[in-house]
Amino acid sequence: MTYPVVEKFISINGEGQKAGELAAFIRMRGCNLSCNYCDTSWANTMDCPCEFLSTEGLITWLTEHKTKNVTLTGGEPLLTKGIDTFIEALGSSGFSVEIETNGSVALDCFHNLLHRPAFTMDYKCPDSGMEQAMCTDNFSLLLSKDTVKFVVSSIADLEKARAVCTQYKIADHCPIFLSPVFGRIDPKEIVEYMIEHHWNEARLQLQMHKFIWPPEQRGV
Ligand SMILES: C[S@@+](CC[C@H](N)C(=O)[O-])C[C@H]1O[C@@H](n2cnc3c(N)ncnc32)[C@H](O)[C@@H]1O
Ligand SMILES: Nc1nc2[nH]cc(C(=O)O)c2c(=O)[nH]1
Ligand code: SF4
Ligand SMILES: [Mg+2]
Repeated sequence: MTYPVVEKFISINGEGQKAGELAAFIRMRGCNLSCNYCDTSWANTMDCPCEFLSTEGLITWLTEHKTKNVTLTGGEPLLTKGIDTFIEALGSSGFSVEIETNGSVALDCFHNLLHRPAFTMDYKCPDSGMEQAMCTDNFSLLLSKDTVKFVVSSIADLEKARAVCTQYKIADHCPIFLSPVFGRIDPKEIVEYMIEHHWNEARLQLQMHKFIWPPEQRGV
């Protein structure tokens, strides 16, 4: 089995519960959504150049780099054919696996894996244009190592995020992260909103890598 990898690199994780820790990133080609803010739209089309890499080849690369954390991202990594087998192979080799997923893919078939990964699952807010694709049945499967992330463009997105958290009791399952669409909303507005609504369960997160490197830079 091989997988369509558009880039792989070692960096600090700029997002999620392991932000600031070293991680290896494997970005898979292709996505079923088209969020209007997507910072990896170049990776989302099926004609994007990629390398077809095997489980063995990727594990050799990870081992050479002495990584512990592995983040599978994309595109939408959970749409990659055979990704469940790859997740099991990474888990049984001792890697700590995190999946960045867009909230549209049903997690039930991944939830029961022997080496269940940590999911950082977006709920696509109204301003993304993709909210209609959300699979809200996923919320009941989430564990404390998972995260629900709302990438917000506006106060209206924050209002929707808060309503979704209340409706699905997300804080009873896992942490809630709020992240600004880069350059589209001042993070101060998010903090002010959190203060105004006493939103103690939510956590603001800025994409750290976009402050360390030029925001458009790939491979970091
Ligand atoms: C590029 S996506 C790939 C994984 C998956 N397709 C998803 O949407 O979660 C990784 C993360 O980057 C976030 N993201 C993409 N573009 C962004 C932007 N312009 N500003 C902030 N976050 C962004 C997404 O919302 C998602 O949480
Ligand atoms: N440094 C760094 N951290 C990240 N965390 C999630 C990323 C992603 O694109 O999914 C990402 C990324 O692209 N770079
Ligand atoms: S789901 Fe993820 S990769 Fe796909 S368009 Fe949205 S942000 Fe980009
Ligand atoms: Mg990114």
